[in-house]
Amino acid sequence: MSTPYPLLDRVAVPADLRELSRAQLETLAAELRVFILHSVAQTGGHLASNLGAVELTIALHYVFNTPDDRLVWDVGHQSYAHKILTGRREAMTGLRKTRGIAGFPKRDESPFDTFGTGHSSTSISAALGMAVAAKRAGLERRSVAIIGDGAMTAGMAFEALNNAGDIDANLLVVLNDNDMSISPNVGALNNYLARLMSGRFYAAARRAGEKVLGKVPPMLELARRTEEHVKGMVTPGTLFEEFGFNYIGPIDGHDLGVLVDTLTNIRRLHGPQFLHIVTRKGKGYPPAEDNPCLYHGVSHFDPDTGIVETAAARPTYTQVFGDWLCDMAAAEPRLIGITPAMREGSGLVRFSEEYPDRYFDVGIAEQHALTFAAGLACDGYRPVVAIYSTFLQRAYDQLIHDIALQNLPVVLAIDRAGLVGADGPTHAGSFDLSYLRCVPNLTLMAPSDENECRQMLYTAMTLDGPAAVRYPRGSGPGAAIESAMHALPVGKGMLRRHGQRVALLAFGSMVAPALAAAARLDASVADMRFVKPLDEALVQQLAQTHEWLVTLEENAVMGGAGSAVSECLQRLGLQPRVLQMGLPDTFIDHGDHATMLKDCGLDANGIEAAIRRHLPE
Ligand SMILES: Cc1ncc(C[n+]2csc(CCOP(=O)(O)OP(=O)(O)O)c2C)c(N)n1
Ligand SMILES: CC(=O)[C@@H](O)[C@H](O)COP(=O)(O)O
Ligand SMILES: [Mg+2]
Repeated sequence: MSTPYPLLDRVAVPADLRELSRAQLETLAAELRVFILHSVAQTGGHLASNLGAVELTIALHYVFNTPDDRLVWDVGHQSYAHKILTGRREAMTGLRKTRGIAGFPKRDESPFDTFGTGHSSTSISAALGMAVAAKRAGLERRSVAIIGDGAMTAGMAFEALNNAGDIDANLLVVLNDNDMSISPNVGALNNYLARLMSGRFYAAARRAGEKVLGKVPPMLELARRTEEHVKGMVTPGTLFEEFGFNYIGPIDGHDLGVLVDTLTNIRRLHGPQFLHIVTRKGKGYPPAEDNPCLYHGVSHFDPDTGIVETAAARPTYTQVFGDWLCDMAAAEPRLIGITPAMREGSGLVRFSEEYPDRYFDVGIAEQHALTFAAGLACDGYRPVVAIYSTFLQRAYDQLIHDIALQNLPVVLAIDRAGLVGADGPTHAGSFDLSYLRCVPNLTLMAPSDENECRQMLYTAMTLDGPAAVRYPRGSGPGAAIESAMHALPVGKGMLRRHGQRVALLAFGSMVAPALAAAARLDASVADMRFVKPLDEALVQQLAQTHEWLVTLEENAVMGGAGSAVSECLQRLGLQPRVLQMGLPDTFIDHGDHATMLKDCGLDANGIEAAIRRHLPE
């Protein structure tokens, strides 16, 4: 029987790839691209970046002796070709699914996955660590960081360049420049990269590439460059050269011949190398080339038409936030909306169109986003930072030192709080209640439904200090959303059901399953609303009228909202029996969100069962 993938069938591991002729690589790339398209159409996943990285992946595995030579993929959302060529082709049917392979490189999954990723801009640091380890062991091994132009905008990438350029380790940084982050890339660096691409600079840069690949003695080269600087003849590539790298490029990242030649030459060089390649996001699939943003991360779609499975009918929390932001901006001229490179995911598209002069995409720069907001707040603005829970982890010091310590009125709209499903543990917002509730001055809220989310965001805006509202990925229970906005009483929860013996103190997304479980148990349910300040009076009242208190949160049970309740009870000298339910002390693998919650015992059945297990008859 004929196969649509005759060459790909011959490549189980990269060693097989290295048996192919240079001419066969082109055919392999075409097959690989078709395979990825049809595979991701079934499973969903990060399509556009993967289509753009096919030739690069083949060339890297062809030239470098992987896994001995180390490839470190930044973010890792472009690693599907790498997974397929390193023994996981069959496993692609389970990509990002329960018990299937991860959407990002994962060390447990394969020796070819040298470093676990998901968050951006870590690759240069990690590859540098590996390069230094090789140097210390006296090994000739090469380490390669593959980083996109979006990921390159983060401070961490520059911290790593700064360090690497001053260490004579065998590190290669490949900048995969497709002129896109998730949405169009932003910032001065992006403008600079675009200038490198423009005709005049491109030609000069090519000469620079030839020069680096030639045999110019280092001292002569240094003298030449110093002379150029004195004369003001700064050539392209200077930025990376100033960091101590040999800059090579830009070259066409879809031309396998050029890629293989260039990488082969670079592999012979010692010290820090920087290769700038230019690719197209979505390459080879017209719908994705035309709309790379839509196909950055897609659910199941029809590869023939490009039609993507439609989203849920109910509005997501992200949409609730986006609508609130526009309504709030109309009423509050001091409002500024900020996103660290997540315009679509955070629900800021409409705001960016209606209020372009009050909208700031700061690039992948979570730390800067918060301190930038702090600065605006110092001068009377009311910044709203829309940020994923998992990415806020990057900006913890900025939150404490720059915002909370100075009690500045910055609103954090924290999306993707709790488990997120297919992206898995790298993207889960499992810790924010724990790491936020200990920060002085901060008001912390968790809505149980869409309307509460809108009103909490409004409440946050009325406060004189920092406030955070954390809400989950996807839709809520489907509450009617009032167009009017009103402030909730700060630090007050709400009793939603009166029952006997057991009181469920539920936070945010746990209110709905708590109500369902409570109906079967005849338990009381409180929507606690505020993690900080906690409604101590309500805790006291429930403790005095029930035998058992059960706290529920979609956050690590350690140090989270349940811990706040326990601390409160201790302060009050009350000793009811307490069961704290939340996420366990482990990283939870990717999969379907509902299944993950069920596995943690956080669906209605699990809650009921846990309570029945603990309750004496
Ligand atoms: C710290 C962090 N912030 C934000 C993100 C979300 N994110 C994932 S990919 C991406 C864009 C990356 O752009 P680029 O590196 O150019 O890769 P491309 O998507 O163009 O292939 C963003 C913002 C992330 N993964 N990590
Ligand atoms: C790779 C990455 O960090 C993003 O693309 C992320 O996968 C988006 O997640 P959402 O789908 O929840 O917006
Ligand atoms: Mg990019």
